[in-house]
Amino acid sequence: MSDVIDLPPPPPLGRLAGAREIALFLDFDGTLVNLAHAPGAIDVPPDLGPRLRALGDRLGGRLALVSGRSLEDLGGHCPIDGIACAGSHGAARRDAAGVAIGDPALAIAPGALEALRSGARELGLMLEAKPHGAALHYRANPERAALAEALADEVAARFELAIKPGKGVVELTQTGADKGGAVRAFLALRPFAGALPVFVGDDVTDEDGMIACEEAGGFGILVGDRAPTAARYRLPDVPAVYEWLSL
Ligand SMILES: O=P(O)(O)OC[C@H]1O[C@H](O[C@H]2O[C@H](CO)[C@@H](O)[C@H](O)[C@H]2O)[C@H](O)[C@@H](O)[C@@H]1O
Repeated sequence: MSDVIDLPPPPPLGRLAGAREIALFLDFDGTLVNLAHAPGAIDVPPDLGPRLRALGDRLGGRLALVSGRSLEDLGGHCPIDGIACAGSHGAARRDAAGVAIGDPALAIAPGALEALRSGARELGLMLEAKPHGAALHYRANPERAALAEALADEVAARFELAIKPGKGVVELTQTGADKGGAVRAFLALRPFAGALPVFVGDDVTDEDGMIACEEAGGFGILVGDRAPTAARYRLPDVPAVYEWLSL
């Protein structure tokens, strides 16, 4: 784990890709789009989908989005046809042709969702019900973070769910899926297999993806200034990501 203050900028992507094949894994919120006050309020460049597809083509198809959002939600914000994607924190995966990889992601129990819904109402938190989990948002009320975490802990213990902390949010999912698993699943397949894996992300859940890349001989790039991190390099913000990607 590194102190982000010491992290240098990554080598230029063109130089990396010129030296050997790169497999690029990109987080979405906080990496390709700035964070906003609510999940639906993000400002996505209208041509982001085609630009990502063009980048994927330049990388020989070795580009995947790896998001905490569901694939459906992600596709609603940015056309993802022709791009490999993992959604729901890595639990739902498909290749660039849209073919599912691995087992389908599972929803959480209706009782868990109901407990979160009534707890969120009582505590004044925003609940984002997702196809494969639920998120308790406290960005609008940061002083309620501990309440959100306590509610998530209680429901996770009762229904044997996993907790995914994030920026202004704590999420519950089925156990066993994370962004590292998604990276490993892609790296087992063509065209990703054998390439140098690089994960770019800003949030805690991206650390699993960065660690999976390190284990496969690659590295992570942190966006922003969160610590501690497994990343080897750092980019300061979303515009710097676009510049590094030449998007
Ligand atoms: O893995 P990601 O692609 O980064 O997705 C993580 C979560 O992103 C969304 O929440 C975050 O972004 C919101 C919009 O900017 C913001 O309001 C919230 O505070 C952030 O935590 C999304 O709502 C979640 O479902 C994703 O899991």
